[in-house]
Amino acid sequence: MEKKVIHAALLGFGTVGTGVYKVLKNQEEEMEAKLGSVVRIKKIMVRNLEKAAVKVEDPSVLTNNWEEIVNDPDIDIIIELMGGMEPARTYILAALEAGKHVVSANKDLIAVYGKELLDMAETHHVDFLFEAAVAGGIPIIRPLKQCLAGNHMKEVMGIVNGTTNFILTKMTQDKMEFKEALALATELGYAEADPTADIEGLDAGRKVAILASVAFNSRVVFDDVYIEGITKISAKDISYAKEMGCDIKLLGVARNTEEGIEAYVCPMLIPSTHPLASVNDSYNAVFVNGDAVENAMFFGRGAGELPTASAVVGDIFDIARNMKANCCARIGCTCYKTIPVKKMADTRNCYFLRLQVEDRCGVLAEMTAVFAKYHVSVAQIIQKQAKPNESAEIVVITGKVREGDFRTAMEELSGRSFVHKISSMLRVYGE
Ligand SMILES: NC(=O)C1=CN([C@@H]2O[C@H](COP(=O)(O)OP(=O)(O)OC[C@H]3O[C@@H](n4cnc5c(N)ncnc54)[C@H](OP(=O)(O)O)[C@@H]3O)[C@@H](O)[C@H]2O)C=CC1
Ligand SMILES: N[C@@H](CC=O)C(=O)O
Repeated sequence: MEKKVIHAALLGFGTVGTGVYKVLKNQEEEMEAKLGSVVRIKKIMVRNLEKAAVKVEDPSVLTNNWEEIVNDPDIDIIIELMGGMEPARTYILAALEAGKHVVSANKDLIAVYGKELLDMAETHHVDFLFEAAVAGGIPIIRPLKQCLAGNHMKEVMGIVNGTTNFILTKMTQDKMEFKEALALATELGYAEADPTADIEGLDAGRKVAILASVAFNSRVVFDDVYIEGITKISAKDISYAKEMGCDIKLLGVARNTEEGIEAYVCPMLIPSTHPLASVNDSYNAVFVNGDAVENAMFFGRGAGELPTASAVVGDIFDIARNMKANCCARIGCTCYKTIPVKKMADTRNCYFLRLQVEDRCGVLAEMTAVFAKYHVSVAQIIQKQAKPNESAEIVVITGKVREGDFRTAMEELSGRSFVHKISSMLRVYGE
């Protein structure tokens, strides 16, 4: 029998959980017309009942007892917004096994156990949806799985972490210190419970794993993704990048090449004329390239209470519609084939290099000789006048080179006495 009221339970009532509660409240009037039913939050699981009580109209919805939720036959949808591996994984698996649909924004979990969770959902004919896990409010998982399913995807890349994009924007535009910008991102609800995941690139790496798996219909897990964060980016790097007509962005790249999948996250120089260079603050943008659609770009808020809640509520509504049409678990996780993931050393990029060297004639020639030995061509050099008794600073942009060769050249270079310090080594985004 078709249900007029669909009951859901929230697990976790932090930034996103509170956002979902608010968005559902705001939708109360329209919901029935949109869905033919109404979704109501019957229970909210929290750790601290007192702390959460001020955020709800009726504190009796609050519980700290999981059994009360999983064993309630009235609850059809579980919305997991606690984050982390455990107990989230155990709860989601138990909910799916109990025949409940699950919505989650938990990229940490999905980037590792996505297949296990989707398989469990398929076995029990229920939905497991996770639109909010990648790029916050931007619709990207559903477009890849549905609207763009007729493509062989070649590339999915972009800015997929709101916190680091916010920090880099503040450092570039307002000359804000890294720590101050991070504190502000945390206050605004963009950062993860442990913001190390954001600034060290782990959060973006998880999103790249999910995007690559969905886009290439293969299996890429978190450990397959090469990751560098933004903690070593200095104001000087940003200012040199500007001098060269570029901005620095933390980019996530997933590319399906003939030799395998490239999957990495790192801060990269990108020409200031590129559309991604003007994606600022907590905004994210994802570019996709498919053999039929060619290029498409998705842009919007990548983090924050209401934008993320928007994606979660979209999933909840999708489930309500599927329940009405009796067509749940339509899209699973069966891979067409397993494509190997390439080692980072086998990818090819141009590099930005900032180093302090001995201030004397002939240093540039010695440096380029080391590069030439490993097939590293030099595309651009900026040499700053050294102050008396100080090292000279050189900035180099290389031509496209195999990463393994570039690293070997750098190892040899760092052992040369004329090199005092290698301050930065960044990649430059290009086709
Ligand atoms: N913030 C954002 O912009 C986005 C977040 N996400 C993802 O959404 C999820 C939630 O993030 P967010 O809301 O920011 O995180 P918060 O830290 O703000 O909220 C998590 C909430 O879950 C609660 N919680 C944690 N463990 C348990 C438990 N065992 N039992 C009951 N409650 C628990 C926490 O309680 P307590 O207060 O006691 O610690 C906290 O209130 C994460 O997976 C995150 O990665 C995805 C996209 C964007
Ligand atoms: N911490 C994440 C939140 C959304 O996924 C981010 O900053 O992007």
